[in-house]
Amino acid sequence: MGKRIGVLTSGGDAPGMNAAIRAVVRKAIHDGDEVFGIRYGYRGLAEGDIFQMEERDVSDLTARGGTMLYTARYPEFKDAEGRQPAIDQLKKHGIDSLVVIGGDGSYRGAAALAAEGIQTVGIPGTIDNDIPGTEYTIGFDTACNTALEAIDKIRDTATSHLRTFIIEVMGRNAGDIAVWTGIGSGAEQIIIPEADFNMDEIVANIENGRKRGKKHSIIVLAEGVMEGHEFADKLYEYDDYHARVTVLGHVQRGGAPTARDRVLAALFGYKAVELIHEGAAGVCVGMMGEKIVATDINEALESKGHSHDNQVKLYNINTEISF
Ligand SMILES: Nc1ncnc2c1ncn2[C@@H]1O[C@H](COP(=O)(O)OP(=O)(O)O)[C@@H](O)[C@H]1O
Ligand SMILES: O=P(O)(O)OC[C@H]1O[C@](O)(COP(=O)(O)O)[C@@H](O)[C@@H]1O
Ligand SMILES: [Mg+2]
Repeated sequence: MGKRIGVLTSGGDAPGMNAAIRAVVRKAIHDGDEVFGIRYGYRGLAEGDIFQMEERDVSDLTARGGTMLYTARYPEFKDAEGRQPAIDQLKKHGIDSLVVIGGDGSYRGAAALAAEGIQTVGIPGTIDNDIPGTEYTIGFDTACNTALEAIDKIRDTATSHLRTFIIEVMGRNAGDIAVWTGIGSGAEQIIIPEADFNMDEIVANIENGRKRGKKHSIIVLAEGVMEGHEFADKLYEYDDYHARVTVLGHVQRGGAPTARDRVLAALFGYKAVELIHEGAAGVCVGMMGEKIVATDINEALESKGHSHDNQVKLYNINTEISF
């Protein structure tokens, strides 16, 4: 007999979440399962916002940003009392397994449900790329490309006016978006939470660059370090560098997913349903060394993750090629 699989998206949305939903729905139906969409993440689950999904519910979806299941932040889920209505709803609908597409916070919710005996599988969906158990999360590539397009445009005007630009990018406590877009845009400075920065050195780099004829200075700042305007104020303590601040903000979360995010999402969705059939529970899917893998969610959450060392490595490389 087929399974009854629930699927939800939770936390910040990410381009490619829709492609993951589609893959889960199609693979499950292909294998003879029934699939139930849960709207608004854990909140919708607790409130019973659940509907059966058919093959055509996910038509024309792969290219669309956002999430057709909508998403929510639902802090109540951190407490056992907040989770109980969700567990009751799953039982009421006879849903025996749940695919959670989200970030680290959503994984904690999934791990808590797994501890209650619900067969949960996590799919990493967040632009921040801050989840252990995978080298890449769905949405990260698209967010980087969107940010890059903006930074390239800022470079044009920065050069024309001989200005220093501080570009604040998202990533919560992780520097992944900053380091990737910093390298990708040829930024003179990248400021990330994973590496210390020294304002004297930054100022010296700007000054030296000017002496060597550089027409602009691009500083990509991860939001996890501080706000762009705070950084600009620190810079102004030294001199007037004609600094301007651009906060890229939520534009980074929208738009059609890139090829990489679409394919990653399809592979993750497919693997999640396979894992459910194998009886796996409390696991998350990921890509490691171009291979699709499964890791215990708790193990993944407890590990330091791939991110830190890799960020520092990329950061150090940038200091040698961009100055
Ligand atoms: N420690 C936790 N235990 C249970 N559920 C959690 C926990 N942390 C977060 N969640 C749930 O996951 C949701 C999404 O988490 P959030 O950190 O906002 O986004 P993301 O999953 O993208 O990192 C939260 O609103 C909450 O419902
Ligand atoms: O959507 P909000 O509430 O403004 O949150 C912004 C945060 O969400 C993100 O865009 C995505 O984070 P999550 O995936 O953890 O939800 C972060 O980069 C950013 O710090
Ligand atoms: Mg997160």
